[in-house]
Amino acid sequence: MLIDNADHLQGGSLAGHLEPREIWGPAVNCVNRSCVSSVKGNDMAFDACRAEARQGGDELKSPASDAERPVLVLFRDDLRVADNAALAAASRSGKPVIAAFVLEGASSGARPLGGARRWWLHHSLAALNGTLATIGVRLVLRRGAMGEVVDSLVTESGTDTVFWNRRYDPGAIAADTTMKAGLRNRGVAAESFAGHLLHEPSRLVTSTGGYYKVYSPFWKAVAAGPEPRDPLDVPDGLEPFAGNLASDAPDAFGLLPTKPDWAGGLRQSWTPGEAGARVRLDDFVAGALQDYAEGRDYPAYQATSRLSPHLAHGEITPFQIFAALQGAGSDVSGAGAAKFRKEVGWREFCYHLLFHNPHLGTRNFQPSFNAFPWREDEEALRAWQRGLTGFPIVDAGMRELWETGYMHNRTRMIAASFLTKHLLVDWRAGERWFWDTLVDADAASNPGNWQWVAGCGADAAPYFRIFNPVLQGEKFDPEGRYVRRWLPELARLPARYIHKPWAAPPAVLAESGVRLGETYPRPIVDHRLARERALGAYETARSAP
Ligand SMILES: Cc1cc2nc3c(=O)[nH]c(=O)nc-3n(C[C@H](O)[C@H](O)[C@H](O)COP(=O)(O)OP(=O)(O)OC[C@H]3O[C@@H](n4cnc5c(N)ncnc54)[C@H](O)[C@@H]3O)c2cc1C
Repeated sequence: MLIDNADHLQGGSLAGHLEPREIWGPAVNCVNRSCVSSVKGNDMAFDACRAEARQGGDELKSPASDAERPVLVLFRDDLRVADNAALAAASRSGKPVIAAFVLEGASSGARPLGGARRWWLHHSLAALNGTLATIGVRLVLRRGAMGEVVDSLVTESGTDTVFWNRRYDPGAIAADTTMKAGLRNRGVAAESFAGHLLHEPSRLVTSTGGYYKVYSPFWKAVAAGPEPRDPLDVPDGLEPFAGNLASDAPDAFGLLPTKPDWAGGLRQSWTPGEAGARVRLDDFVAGALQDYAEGRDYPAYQATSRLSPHLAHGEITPFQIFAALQGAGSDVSGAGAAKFRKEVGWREFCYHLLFHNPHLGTRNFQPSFNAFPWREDEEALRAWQRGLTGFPIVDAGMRELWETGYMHNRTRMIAASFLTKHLLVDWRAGERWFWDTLVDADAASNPGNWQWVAGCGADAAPYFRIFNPVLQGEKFDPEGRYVRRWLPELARLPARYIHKPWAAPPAVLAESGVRLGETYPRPIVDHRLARERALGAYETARSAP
């Protein structure tokens, strides 16, 4: 059920301080402090605010006319110019446009990015800078607390309007809410727009007024709502801001790894930025989409879209994806497109859960798991992180992750299940590792999926369904192509042993150049015993008072 309730929007803790760099002189506040514009009509509300001020005899005391005062557009999880509601609104305002990206510190409230996403961000910002330049706008880079940096930019530029697209993780919502209130208090029109979700989490409620905890009814409710809108065009005719705002150099952000430079595999695998996202979407729709429903479970094939890091950085939106599916011709109503839409729906569901459970990344969704007897086992955790568990399908996934910043969904599930059930290591440790190493690390999808696999999440599979990594490997990588790709030390093993090298006769191992315990580890746990241990742990948690 969709309801049109209030803006859920924005809030936060602010820290750090940037010296204001005044170029235009201090901004002149709108004297009407109750100025609040509506979601739809920013321009109209803005005009109304000015009209009210004039009626009261208060004229804006601006060194420039209102039309000359710039609008500041903040870029955050939306590093694109197409289908960007905030930028489109800035274009409609007819005002000179300033584009800014603020690199927030750890105290900002938003979860600090992991290493792989920092690498991506560096390149995505470079791409955005290039794209903005083609439409006449320069990207200003600053670092610090979002609200304070924006305050400085407003002061330095004489900006009277700030636009941004919403973020949906709790820390960011809090920071943005505080920023919005602060800006409005000083008479600056601050407006946020629907960001990177098909549904606004605050507006979708069940018939009893709650939120959805099960995916199917959630997606049914989203599907019953209005059709996703058409994507917005890239604005043209933007008027650049003529002032000279100082900007940090991209390298000063220090986002790239240096010693060591571990990003070689990421560079080979990805093209961060809006153009790279578009190419990937078009290629997928023209190719793999047809077989997506069957192919998506096989990690050896390029059968999925690999759009996740582009979505995580807002280089493409679900609206653009759905529109591309509409234009896909033969398969638009086929099984591939239908399945693909549903998967994009899981991302929406995770955001719905995060919005209503701000602690999704740290607390069990099902409190019954609070008594779960997780094991502290640093050695096992390290073996898992390095892809040295002795279970080839798990290790291949973990090595793909380390090398490329990505792991196929099937192997994510197998690897996460192995950590939480075979090794009984707390899902939060795995979630943190993924957060640091995934280029698509996402504040909603990462904890949402980890909790789902561990059994403590929303709509989770029953805990006692424990993946057997050998059978999973044999089913979804029957020839062992994926394992051979990521574990070259096993490449010469025959297919029948590729997922269980310990079962191969010594002669076969010798012929394949495999020395267990030397070139590749023996299994760090016995599947049957680990399974029994996991079921015992579950019983302990269930019977806890
Ligand atoms: C333990 C674990 C952790 C995960 N962490 C993340 C994460 O941090 N970020 C992330 O984007 N996805 C995460 N996923 C979900 C999923 O694995 C990836 O979205 C998917 O593998 C990305 O590849 P793709 O773009 O080719 O997916 P496709 O199959 O092409 O799907 C298209 C899009 O749908 C969305 N999607 C698909 N499956 C899921 C799902 N299960 N949950 C949420 N969204 C989904 C993604 O946005 C994806 O890009 C995780 C899954 C598991 C099991």
